[in-house]
Amino acid sequence: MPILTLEHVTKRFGRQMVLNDLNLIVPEGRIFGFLGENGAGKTTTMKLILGLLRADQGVIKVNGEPVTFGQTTTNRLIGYLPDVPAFYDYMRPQEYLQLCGEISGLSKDCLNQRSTELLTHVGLANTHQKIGGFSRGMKQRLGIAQALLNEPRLLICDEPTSALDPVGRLEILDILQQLKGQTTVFFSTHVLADVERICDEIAILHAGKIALTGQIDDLKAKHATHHLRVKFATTAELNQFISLGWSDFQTDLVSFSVTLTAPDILKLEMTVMQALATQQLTPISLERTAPTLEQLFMEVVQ
Ligand SMILES: Nc1ncnc2c1ncn2[C@@H]1O[C@H](COP(=O)(O)OP(=O)(O)OP(=O)(O)O)[C@@H](O)[C@H]1O
Repeated sequence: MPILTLEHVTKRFGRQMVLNDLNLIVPEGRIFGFLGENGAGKTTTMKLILGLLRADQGVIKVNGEPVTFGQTTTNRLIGYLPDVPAFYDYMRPQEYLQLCGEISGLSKDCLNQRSTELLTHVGLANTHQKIGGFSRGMKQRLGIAQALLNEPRLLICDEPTSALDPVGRLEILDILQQLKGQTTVFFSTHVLADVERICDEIAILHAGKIALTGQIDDLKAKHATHHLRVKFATTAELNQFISLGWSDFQTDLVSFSVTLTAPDILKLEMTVMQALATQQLTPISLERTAPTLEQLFMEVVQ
C-alpha cells in the first residue's frame, strides 16, 4: 500500500485555483522529491496532507487512512519539518527533544535513548550550546531530529536545504539519505541538484496538477530519445556549429559540446549530419543522451 495518496484534490484561495484535480501516489520507503516553481502549491499540498488546510474536493490518505481537516489522527504517522522551524532559543538540543517527547507522551527511558540516537544521527550529540546560537544548518538538523522523534512512517520536509550553504545542504541531504528504507521522505525543493543526489522518485507540480512523476532513471530513459549531444575538439568548431541557427539547444563550454533537443530524433540526426558535412566539421562524438533533471523540469514547466 502506498504511504501517501492524493486523489482528485482541488484547493482554491478565493478565485485562485492552486491545486486542480491533483493526483499523486508516494510509495513507501522512497526518498521522494516534490518539485515545482515558486507558488506552484507545494506548501499548500503539504498543509493539506497534515490536515492544516481544508481541501475543496478530493481525498488524501496516509497509509490508507483518510486525512480529515482539523484532526491530527493521521499525523501520528507523520514527522514534519517546516521551511523555517521554530525553537525555544534558551534551550539546549537535548532539553528541547525531551520537552517535545514529553508532550507527545513518550516514556522517560524511551525518550532518553531516542533523543541520544537522533542527536547522534544529525551530528548534534556533542553540542551543548543553546539553540539561540545555532546556525541555520544546525537548526534544520535539530528540526529533523524533532520530526523523527515519534518514529514516523512519513517524513515531510518543506524545502529543507534552500536557505543553506553547500556544506549545510550536503549535511542535510546525507541525513535524509540515511533514512532510506526506514522512513519515507517526501521533500519539496527547487534545488534540482539535491534531487538528483538523493531522490529515487519525483513529482513535478505545475498548473495545479502533477505534470510528471516517476522514478528519475525511468523518466530520463523515456525522454532520452529527444536529446542529441555533439562534442567538438575546440571552441572554434563548437561556435561554428552553433552559429548555424539551431532552435533548441544548450551548450557546455567546458566540454566543447552542444545538446540539441527535438521531438523527432531521427530527423534531427539527419539534419545534424548534413550540417557537419557541409561545414566540414568532424565532431569527437555524436550521441543520444538522457536529459538532465533540469532539462526535464524546463520541458514540463515551459
Ligand atoms: N493562506 C493563503 N491565502 C491566500 N493565498 C495563498 C495562501 N497560501 C498560499 N497562497 C497562494 O497559493 C499559491 C501557492 O502557494 P504555496 O506556498 O503553496 O506555493 P509553493 O509551491 O510552496 O511556493 P514556494 O516554492 O515559493 O514556497 C501562491 O500563489 C500563494 O500566494
